[in-house]
Amino acid sequence: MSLPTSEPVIGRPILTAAETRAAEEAIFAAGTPVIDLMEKAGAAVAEAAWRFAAMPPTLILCGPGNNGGDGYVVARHLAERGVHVRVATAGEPRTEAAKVMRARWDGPVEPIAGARPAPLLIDGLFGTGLARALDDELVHHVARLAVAAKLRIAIDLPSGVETDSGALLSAVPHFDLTVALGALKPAHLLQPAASRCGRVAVADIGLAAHAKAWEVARPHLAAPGAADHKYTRGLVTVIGGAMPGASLLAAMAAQRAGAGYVVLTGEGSGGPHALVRRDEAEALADTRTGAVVIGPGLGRDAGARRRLRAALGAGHPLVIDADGLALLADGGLSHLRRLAVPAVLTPHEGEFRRLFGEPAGSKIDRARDAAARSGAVVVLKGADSVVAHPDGRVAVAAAAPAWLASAGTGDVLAGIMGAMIARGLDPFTAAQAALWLHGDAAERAGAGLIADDLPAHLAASLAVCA
Ligand SMILES: NC(=O)C1=CN([C@@H]2O[C@H](COP(=O)(O)OP(=O)(O)OC[C@H]3O[C@@H](n4cnc5c(N)ncnc54)[C@H](OP(=O)(O)O)[C@@H]3O)[C@@H](O)[C@H]2O)[C@@H](O)CC1
Ligand SMILES: Nc1ncnc2c1ncn2[C@@H]1O[C@H](COP(=O)(O)OP(=O)(O)O)[C@@H](O)[C@H]1O
Ligand SMILES: [K+]
Repeated sequence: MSLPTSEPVIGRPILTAAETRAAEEAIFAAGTPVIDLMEKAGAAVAEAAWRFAAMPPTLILCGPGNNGGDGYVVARHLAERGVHVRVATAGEPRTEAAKVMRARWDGPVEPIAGARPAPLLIDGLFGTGLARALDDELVHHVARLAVAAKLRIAIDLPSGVETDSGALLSAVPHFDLTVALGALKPAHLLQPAASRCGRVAVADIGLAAHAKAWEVARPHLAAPGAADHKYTRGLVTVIGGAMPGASLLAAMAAQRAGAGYVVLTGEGSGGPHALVRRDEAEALADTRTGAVVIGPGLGRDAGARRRLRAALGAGHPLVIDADGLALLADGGLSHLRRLAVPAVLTPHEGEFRRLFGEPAGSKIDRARDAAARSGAVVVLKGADSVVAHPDGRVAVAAAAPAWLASAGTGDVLAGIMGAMIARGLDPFTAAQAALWLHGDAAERAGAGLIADDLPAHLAASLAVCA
């Protein structure tokens, strides 16, 4: 019993530096010369800059690699449109394509050390080829010119960010716009780099992406139709425990995220009259259950342990959060691997470390590793949130409002996720839909939000997904 599901919405692809290179190589192998691709990339950035800014006098920083090559192309295109453009360099071009583009630029070029600022700064120093931190003097000049500019645009990536991890290899100013070439890279979505990118536009330069990671996109969630009844919309059971407020938040979020029937077990009172309070054993025995949410406010005592065991054995899809994760960490992952039903784990960094230790690599790598080891969909939360499927697929959510850094918002997310699973979405798709709704509701709730505010905004968030 579930709502009619539509095809999952796949977001924009995310390519690592190596995957981007492989996609470029495929284009070159098919007969397109490097300089043609660079012309396309530079033209696309110039067009994006032209649309974004009113094109005041512009300073373009060009590095020694192909990112610098793109910079010279942007300079030429903007100058042709009548913009006053200067180029400042950090090193002569070293790649063949960048040398060609340098030769095609006949405007002024100066060393970055003596460069005067301009109202618009375009950063073409380094992109996906950045291998190490910028030296201190270069960092100083980039910061000096960025502070003095009114608008800052990065070509492909802000210089100084590591493409695949989103780490800052050296200090990176805040940009207003980043024009990603060909596809998003992890650094456009992973923190702290993502917070330096500003708005991110993807320029289509004809890369055929063989992605294993995608951006979380707005889901398609059909509104209930005449044939629906409360159970087709999904029955979610939230297991209560030591802190009834947290499980109540999850339950109310499940209701407002569109579940037709929400059951809350355990002690406590309050909440909407439409919320059904039931005995736990009876609730878990209900075969109409579409998802069980366990962990928010569960506690960690013997009773909590017993409840978790009962939920794991009940045969319903699970969302395991908070204390549920802490208890799993004590008991090991073996329970999870034996589960015959799908499970979604929603750890924040601390809960993740307790469960999975510190696997190497980026946040994407760590979430992917955890999903493979546990056999569960893992949602690694934070200012950036990554969803990983055991088969290796990954989705990364665009930055949500930092006002979400507030107690109880994770409980709300778990409840929304329960509703998405209960309505019939597969857990990987459900987790993405929940992240999108959570972030959108937070945008609507605005500054100063608390977790209790979020459920009320879900109606408007759902409305734009129908
Ligand atoms: N995606 C696409 O389809 C297309 C991509 N294109 C563009 O190509 C970009 C990638 O170009 P790329 O591979 O040449 O690398 P890039 O980022 O310019 O830097 C490498 C250079 O910097 C140097 N270097 C590195 N770190 C350094 C440091 N800290 N301090 C100083 N030097 C440092 C490094 O030197 P080395 O490490 O060898 O000493 C090398 O010389 C990509 O982001 C996009 O803009 C488009 O043109 C076409 C379509
Ligand atoms: N700085 C931030 N920016 C955006 N979202 C954040 C930020 N910090 C936390 N969040 C989000 O807020 C929620 C917090 O969940 P969690 O850490 O489980 O808190 P709690 O257990 O108190 O509910 C997660 O969805 C997380 O992704
Ligand atoms: K750059």
